[in-house]
Amino acid sequence: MTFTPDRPTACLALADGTLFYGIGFGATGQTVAELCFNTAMTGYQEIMTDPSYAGQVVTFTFPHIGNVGVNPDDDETAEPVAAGMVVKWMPTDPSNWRSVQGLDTWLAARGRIAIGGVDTRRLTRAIRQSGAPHVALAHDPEGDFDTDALIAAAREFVGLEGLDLARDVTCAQSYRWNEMRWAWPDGHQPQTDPQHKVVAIDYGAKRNILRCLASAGCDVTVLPATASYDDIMAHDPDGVFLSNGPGDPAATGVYAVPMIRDIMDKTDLPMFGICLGHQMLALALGARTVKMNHGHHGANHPVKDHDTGKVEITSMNHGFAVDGQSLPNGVVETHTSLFDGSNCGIRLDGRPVYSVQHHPEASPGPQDSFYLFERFAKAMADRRV
Ligand SMILES: NC(=O)CC[C@H](N)C(=O)O
Repeated sequence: MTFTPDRPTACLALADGTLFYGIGFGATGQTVAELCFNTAMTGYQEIMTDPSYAGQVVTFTFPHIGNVGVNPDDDETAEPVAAGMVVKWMPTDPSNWRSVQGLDTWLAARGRIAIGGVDTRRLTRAIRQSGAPHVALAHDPEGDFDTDALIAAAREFVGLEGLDLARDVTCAQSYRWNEMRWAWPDGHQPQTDPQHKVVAIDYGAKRNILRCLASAGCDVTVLPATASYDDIMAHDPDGVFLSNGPGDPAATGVYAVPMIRDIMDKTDLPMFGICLGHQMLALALGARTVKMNHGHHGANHPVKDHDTGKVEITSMNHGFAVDGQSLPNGVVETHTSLFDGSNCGIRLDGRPVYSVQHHPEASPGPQDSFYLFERFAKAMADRRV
């Protein structure tokens, strides 16, 4: 049964004029963004702090969000980056030994607006049918909403197409990263002695990706998104990593793609990209990226590895995709989504240059794709030999 509050204190307005009312929590105020739905049953804290969600409000299809609270270890970056959240049931008091704070107070302290009591099933069906809408989300304890103004604000939102948001979320300065994962999946051993000097370009990197690189034996130096070929080579790396990140790959690619091409043209360095990094590597190789209808956001997306025929269950978060039809000769499609056949991985034939659309760091999500970090480490070891 849908929860219908007597007195709504939050309002979600879609650009098409549809209004959803509910109970506000987190910060008060108003935000505009693109709305996406995420089907993961766990990991709301990692999702809200994943920098790739900049410019987006996330509606969770799983109804119980907030029930394990928030802890200092699960942040993917220092602050929540998603613009806001939409949930079905109001969060209950947290019940988990790791929790240090409730979701409500955590969001409020970080200026993030949330709405509970929404028919998220209806909302998700609307997103699936009409594509990710532009929305305005308002939280006012007095319940005073100018709905015409909210709808107008949603209509005025420029949308993610053409937006470079990596500059907003990247690090201000370079830094070293050596923290390892806390747990390593069955059958894999963490490499405690870092052997490979990796430059990781931070377009909005998730911490657990950096932990996975460190655990695979990488000595990681993180550089800001606008790092040039010369900035990177000054670190004399054994390999270059391209991170995940928010916004439109074509817009971010304006400065990232020339750098990626230079690395490929002037060196034989192994290169590995995840999500936005995947999309920009594809652009650098001459492929196209497209905006998807409602994207892939969840923790159980099946992806086929064409080399092995194996199906990996993966974590996904993307609203743009590489057009698999646009891959030029010499670029091999290595992975595809079994949900819609969209491209999920590429490799430059004969070179240790590859990338995937899904999130092998599994935070949150399944751990099937860890081998990709070890493949990167092996490519760097092989090159040295
Ligand atoms: N997680 C990511 O890196 C997302 C990449 C890109 N911003 C997209 O939405 O497709």
